[in-house]
Amino acid sequence: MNRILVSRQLRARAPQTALSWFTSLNISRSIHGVPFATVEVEEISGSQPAEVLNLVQGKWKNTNRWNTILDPLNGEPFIRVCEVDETGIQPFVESLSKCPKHGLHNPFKAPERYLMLGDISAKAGHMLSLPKVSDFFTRLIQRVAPKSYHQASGEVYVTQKFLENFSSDQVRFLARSFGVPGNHLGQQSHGFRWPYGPVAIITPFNFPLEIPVLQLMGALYMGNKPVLKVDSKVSIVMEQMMRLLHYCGLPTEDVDFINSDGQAMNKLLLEGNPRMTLFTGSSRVADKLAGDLKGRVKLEDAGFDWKILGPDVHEEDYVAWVCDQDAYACSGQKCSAQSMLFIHENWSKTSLLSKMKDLAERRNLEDLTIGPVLTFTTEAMLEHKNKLLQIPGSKVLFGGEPLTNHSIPPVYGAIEPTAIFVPLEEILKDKNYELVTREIFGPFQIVTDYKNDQLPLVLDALERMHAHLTAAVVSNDPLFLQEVIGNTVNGTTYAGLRARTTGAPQNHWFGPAGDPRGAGIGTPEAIKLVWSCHREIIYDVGPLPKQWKTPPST
Ligand SMILES: N[C@@H](CCC=O)C(=O)O
Repeated sequence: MNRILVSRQLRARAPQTALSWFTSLNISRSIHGVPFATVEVEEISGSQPAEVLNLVQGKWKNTNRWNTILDPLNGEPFIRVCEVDETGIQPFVESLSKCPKHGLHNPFKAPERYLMLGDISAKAGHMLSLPKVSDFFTRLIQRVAPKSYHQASGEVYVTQKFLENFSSDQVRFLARSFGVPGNHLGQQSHGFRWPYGPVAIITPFNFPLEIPVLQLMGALYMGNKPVLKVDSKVSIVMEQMMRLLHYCGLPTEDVDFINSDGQAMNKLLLEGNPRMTLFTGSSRVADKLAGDLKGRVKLEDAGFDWKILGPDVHEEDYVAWVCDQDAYACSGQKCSAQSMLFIHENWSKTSLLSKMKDLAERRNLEDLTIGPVLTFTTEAMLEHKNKLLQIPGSKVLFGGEPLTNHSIPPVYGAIEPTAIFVPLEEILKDKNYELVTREIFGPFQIVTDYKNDQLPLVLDALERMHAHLTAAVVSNDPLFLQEVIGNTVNGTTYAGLRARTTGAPQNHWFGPAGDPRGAGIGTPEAIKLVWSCHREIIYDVGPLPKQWKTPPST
């Protein structure tokens, strides 16, 4: 009933142009089915594998090279991804080269595309708000990047809200320019946001929908033509989302979608010469790309994200719960996951650690509140634990054992939510620092404590880190907050009693700081910074002063 009411209201309010889309959308299908989808989420299995295609120059294409993806929960070969190898990149190179440096649109060219993309975003946001569609993507995400329903649907929700944010005129407002009066009559300078033209986007496995959609749409909004590559393990989600975007009116030629290994992609980047490449993923690959592409990159790379509990102790249950979510939701596979926790001595009188242990032990495979780790094997994580335990004074606070009673294939990892205590003085020793601050992309965190007069040591530990993505300063003491914030750099830092490291929504900047190559995601500022550059047009149209004569040379 409600949905019918909503659709009636939407019809009543929709302006004429949008009305045709709402009318053409088969309302009953949009409620009872998923009209753009080519897969049935629950049916994907070893006996009925799903197939993922590539999109180039407006056409969905397959190749004869299939990469078989194993179901992370039972090891069945359940998805076949059609991958382009080094010999197959030519159509993608050609497609990129069709887009000039000044882009598909800019403030002086095809401005109606800003409006078109606003309309597409409105429609796509509306589609994701339909329970059937949101449930479709949530369950599809769960199949390939196992996380709880709540976590997966959060990703869909952030994507929906982002699309809604950039509906209607909001895309053209991104390209807002400014003017400054000149020195004489007829002169004025104007600053514009200019596209890069052909661009590339490479995104990881952990947020199969949120990261690629937010970056892809940002790239399009500013006038670029992107080629998008998502980690093949999860690219089925974005393949389906591309179909949704086409359904909502995105011209099929506007984005190319490629599945390939790193080598073929590298070749495409070198030959296709995108003017900018956005990479989200490991620091190792990020640094290689920065070199190969001569710096024409923006990066959201690793984060060894930290949280400091300050001297003021309150809301112990809440703080314990946020620690548990930050360290172990999505099995710790968020770039924002809490990797290190510094606890002020005042918390030692509380039962914070035992509460964190209880919360960690509630997690289970059944509802995917803990699940497979896609980039570290169980052995690799246990080996890391054992190395840490050789440091004097270190100990397992909880976890540290492999998960049991499961059929997660051995190529993936499966361990309990784990916390290892390492004394602060030991962390700071040169021989230990690198080991302790190694990012384990799994349910694994380091815990330490500090005395009131040891804050400078904590700040020293933070200064020595090499990636500065998220951070949390859990305190309502303004002087403490000032001290920590003033002496650190993390790009997305939460401050206050409710501070967290994860769960960045679409309404605030998310990205690293302290690196000129750092990218952002989500907000208008992030989109403008990553996906456009500044261009200044200085109008100088005269007239010349009446008595003007050629002056002496200078
Ligand atoms: N919303 C996610 C970040 C997405 C990454 O770019 C988080 O907060 O972990």
